[in-house]
Amino acid sequence: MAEERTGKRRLAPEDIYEIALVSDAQISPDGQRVAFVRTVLDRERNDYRSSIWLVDVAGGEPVRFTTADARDSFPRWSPRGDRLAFLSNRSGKDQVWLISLGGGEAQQLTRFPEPVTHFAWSPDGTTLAVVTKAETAEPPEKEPEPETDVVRITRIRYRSDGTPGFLDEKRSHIWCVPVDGGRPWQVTSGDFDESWPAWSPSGHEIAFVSNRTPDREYNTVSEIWAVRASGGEPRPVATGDAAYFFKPVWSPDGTVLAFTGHREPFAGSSRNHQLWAVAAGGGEPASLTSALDRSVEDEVLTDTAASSKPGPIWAPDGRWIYTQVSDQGNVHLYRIPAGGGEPQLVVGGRRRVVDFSLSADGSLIACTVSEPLNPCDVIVCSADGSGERRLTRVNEEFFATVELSEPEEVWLPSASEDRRPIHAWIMKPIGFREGVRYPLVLEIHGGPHAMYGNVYFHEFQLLAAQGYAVLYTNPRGSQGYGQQFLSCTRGAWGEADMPDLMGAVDAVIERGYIDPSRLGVTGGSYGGFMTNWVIGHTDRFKAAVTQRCVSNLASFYGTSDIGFHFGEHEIGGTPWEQPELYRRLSPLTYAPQMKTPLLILHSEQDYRCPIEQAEQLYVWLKKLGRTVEFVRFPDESHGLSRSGKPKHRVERLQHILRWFAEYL
Ligand SMILES: CSCC[C@H](NC(C)=O)C(=O)N[C@@H](C)C(=O)N[C@@H](CO)C(=O)O
Repeated sequence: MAEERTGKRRLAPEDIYEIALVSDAQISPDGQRVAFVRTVLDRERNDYRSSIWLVDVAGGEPVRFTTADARDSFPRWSPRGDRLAFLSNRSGKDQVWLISLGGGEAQQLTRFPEPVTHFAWSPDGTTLAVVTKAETAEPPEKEPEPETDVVRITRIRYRSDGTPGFLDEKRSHIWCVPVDGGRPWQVTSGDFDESWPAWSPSGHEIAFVSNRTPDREYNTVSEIWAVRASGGEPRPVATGDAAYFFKPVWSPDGTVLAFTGHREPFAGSSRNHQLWAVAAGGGEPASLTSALDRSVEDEVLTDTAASSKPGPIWAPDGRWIYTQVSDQGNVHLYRIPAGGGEPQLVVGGRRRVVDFSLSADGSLIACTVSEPLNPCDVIVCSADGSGERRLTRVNEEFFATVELSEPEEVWLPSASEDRRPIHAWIMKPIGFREGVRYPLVLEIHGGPHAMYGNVYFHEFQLLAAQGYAVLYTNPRGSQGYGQQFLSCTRGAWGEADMPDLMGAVDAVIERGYIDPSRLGVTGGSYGGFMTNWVIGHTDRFKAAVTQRCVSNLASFYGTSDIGFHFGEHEIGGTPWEQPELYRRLSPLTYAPQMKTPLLILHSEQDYRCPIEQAEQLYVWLKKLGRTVEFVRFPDESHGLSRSGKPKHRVERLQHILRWFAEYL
């Protein structure tokens, strides 16, 4: 037994309570310290708690800096480095709080009646640009009682998965808040949603992201605008119907704006995000990464991470722009020459650079990184990536007590005609012994334009701990392998990528330690679509678990928050233009062929892949007399496996293990 050999125990679903998550590593302007967020799952309250921690770049134990029993996040240093602003829900909704590095309690800075979702320090440190849906700076004396609980809907975008779910008529705008007293003022207004404020180096202007096109109700455009910090009419920087731009950042001399994105808004996540530059006065943007053929966003999926919002950072000497790049299961930090030229790898390796920040002189970088056997830690290195040092060992003690399976990174031939090698990872079961044949679980990722990669994945480790070999792959349609590979699944969901999955399964079986009569399959979202698709097209799998799945593309079009644009682009037309294509590519069409015992897991408030997708599949299979079970998670959204209530996350994992234990 593994336990006897190593003295370590096997991982359990509840171990999610033992893993602390660190994120948002923010190095101080003087490069002396790193502030970061430490998030833990609170078993008693069935909730999350997060606090801001500090660690010296020179080394030493990290210290907890904010101590409230709350969710503190998004720490940002003042330009002088003498205080930190951060978001906290201490007063109910997320607001900006300030804490001095010299000591003393945190003080609440903003009191907007709506949450603050993002903010940025002005270069002189006197003002914060804040994003909120609030229409006044102070809460009303008394919250008005709603006249009715009936929801009247007039827009096509009326709900969005996650919080708040149903969208109201309020719009996200930029406000300026003086840090040391004075009244906040509203900078932008109108029927637009603004985000990502970025101050010009002079402090006179704020660039931001918005969709101000006349057809914004129906399109997916995302433009870059700029406005005087004092307010007034915004001016266009990189705008128009072909703009899909995000995360603006000014050059240090204020003459150029860089940002991420691409030029086909309707194509959304199916296009590489590139890094662009445009004259700050506006004009035609030029791509700085067109030759890279990779996305400059973090495209990797995991169930064990806290979220942060990294964007490109311009080096203070103006020569480089630092950005994440998703490449073959890794997320690396690159620096791109601002004037054009070869991108340089700064932080590479088999891992994900989750977020990063630069010291004021640009000489030091702090990052949060995730690796296959370690969910997260903070590292620091020089501007060119040299001299890397780990500043935290957040989960070292816990992982010393449990046995993990080290994923083997391989390339396996597709079963398609081209036999194209597909990137994959194989995990042997804990306690693996030569000569024994093990059951195999195939894990299929969602998106489809995302990727599995070199990160810790609790669900996979748990399956390995239960004695399953685990296979996960990046089939056609995945991010990280170039635009051509990314586009393969358009109008061919299931058809293009199933041969890649099956080829990989066969290649693992050939290794001799898999029992081919004990194959399991699972996946979430598009991975749930593929789970349904696979069991409708082969009987080789003995048990399946479909999670937050898509089963009927025509109803997905009308019920998903992204159905009318994402669904339409991915399938290649509307359901009324292409009814036969929608029928052909819907897993439900193949329900009569589904024989594999199926567990359906779905969240009741999933507005990305609404629960009707699961309900249809369940009733069809039940009526067909198949072995099928349906587990519904109340008050959860699409993100259940990653950000759901801790108890539900544990229960979800237990159901997966139960099903495979019974049928595999
Ligand atoms: C601009 S629309 C993007 C759609 C989005 N795609 C990605 C890459 O996330 C999406 O939500 N797709 C779902 C159908 C899906 O498969 N989601 C995956 C990946 O996030 C999931 O695991 O939930």
